[in-house]
Amino acid sequence: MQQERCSSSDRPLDPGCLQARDAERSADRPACAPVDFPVAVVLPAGGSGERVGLPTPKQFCTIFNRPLISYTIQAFERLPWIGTVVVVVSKENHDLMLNIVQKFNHTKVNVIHGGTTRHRSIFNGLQAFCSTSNSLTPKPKVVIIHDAVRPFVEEDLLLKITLAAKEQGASGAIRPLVSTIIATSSEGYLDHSLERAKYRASEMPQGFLYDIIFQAYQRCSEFDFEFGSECLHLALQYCGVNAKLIEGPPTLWKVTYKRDLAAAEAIIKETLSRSACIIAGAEAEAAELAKTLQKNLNMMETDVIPCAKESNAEYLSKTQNFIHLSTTGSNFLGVLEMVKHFEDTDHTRLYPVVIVWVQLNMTKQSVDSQKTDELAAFRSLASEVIQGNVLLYGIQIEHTKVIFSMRYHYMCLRDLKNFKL
Ligand SMILES: Nc1ccn([C@@H]2O[C@H](COP(=O)(O)OP(=O)(O)OP(=O)(O)O)[C@@H](O)[C@H]2O)c(=O)n1
Ligand SMILES: O=C(CO)[C@H](O)[C@H](O)COP(=O)(O)O
Repeated sequence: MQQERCSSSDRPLDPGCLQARDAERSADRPACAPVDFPVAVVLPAGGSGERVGLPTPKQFCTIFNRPLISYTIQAFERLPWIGTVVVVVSKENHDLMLNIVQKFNHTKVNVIHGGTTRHRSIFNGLQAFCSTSNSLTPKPKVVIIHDAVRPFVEEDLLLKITLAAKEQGASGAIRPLVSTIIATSSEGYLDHSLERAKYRASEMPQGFLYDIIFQAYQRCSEFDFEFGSECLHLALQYCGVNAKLIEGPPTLWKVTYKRDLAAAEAIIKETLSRSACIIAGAEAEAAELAKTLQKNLNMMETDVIPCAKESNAEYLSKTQNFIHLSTTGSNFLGVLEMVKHFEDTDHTRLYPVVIVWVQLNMTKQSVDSQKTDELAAFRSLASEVIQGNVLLYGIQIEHTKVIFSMRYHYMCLRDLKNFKL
């Protein structure tokens, strides 16, 4: 995959997939001043998604059983330096939003009613911080505004936006333009075109000193509220603050059309497919099998560990995909141990965990009754744990022949089909 160009670029390259996860990138992250002041977020989510054209507003459309808005909330909620996340929804979606908050255990969210336009919704969100009696929404130093329908926002950029907002009063993410901007005459002819290299697309997130953006909204006109689309412009026009602009990654784009929902799903799949952890146990055959598997899963980053115990928690936390191998014995207890580990952590909160239990039968014995019982127990466990976002699959291999395969998880282990013994 091509690398993102440096910030001086005026042409966007392949949007690619989501950047490596925060945890994996922390080593390369540039040293940044700590955020030692209160930061809050306003997520406008009060629109109807007319351009998507579905009965459900796009922010509530689900990807892998999780509404888009929940992905966006989680992108902020997971950061310890972010306080309250104010989510602005229309009155009719208030209960739906509260259900999402409860179901996905969002702990920093405060739900506020929106207005008839995006600017009105954002202003309503900002006003939530004015009430001194509301301890849920203490007034922040910096407020980040981010569309609820831009789910892929990373900590690096949020840090840069936040620190620049504190220094400068306002900051916003930008991207190179894809198309050239032209002005048309009222008769529908080309009037003039802009030099593309001089312009940028304004994206989200944007950050502001709270007092600046609040004042800008208090001063702005009805025309701004009705037709405006740029918060940075309000800060400039009504408070004289020139925003610091920061180039963001291509994944910042806004879900606007139906095809964007499919693209968001593909990005999530692609990201989740890139790593796996193989639990090989102590048996020599399983270790051999793990090596073969690791070689054949060469498109993925793989770790091999002996067991899913506490001591290996670091490996378990790095991925969502697990291949549990067993050869001489069935090691069903090992699988139970893993399931328990994921029940006890919040690893499955954002994305599902996939566990593929591969049993290699080297004994030439046919499937006996104990194994049949175990298979029934496994099936029942698989249908139980799916509620907790754990997808459990089983493959039993006798010698070199696959005799049954309970289910195959196409999403995360697409290279398993290349697996050869
Ligand atoms: N009255 C409104 C309108 C929009 N938004 C929010 O602003 C963000 C960006 O707006 P947009 O992509 O235009 O969303 P919609 O207005 O829902 O879409 P459309 O214009 O296609 O109807 C979305 O998260 C949307 O929910 C909002 O909070 N209140
Ligand atoms: O990019 C943005 C701010 O710079 C906004 O997301 C964008 O302006 C929203 O506008 P609309 O609701 O009309 O799509």
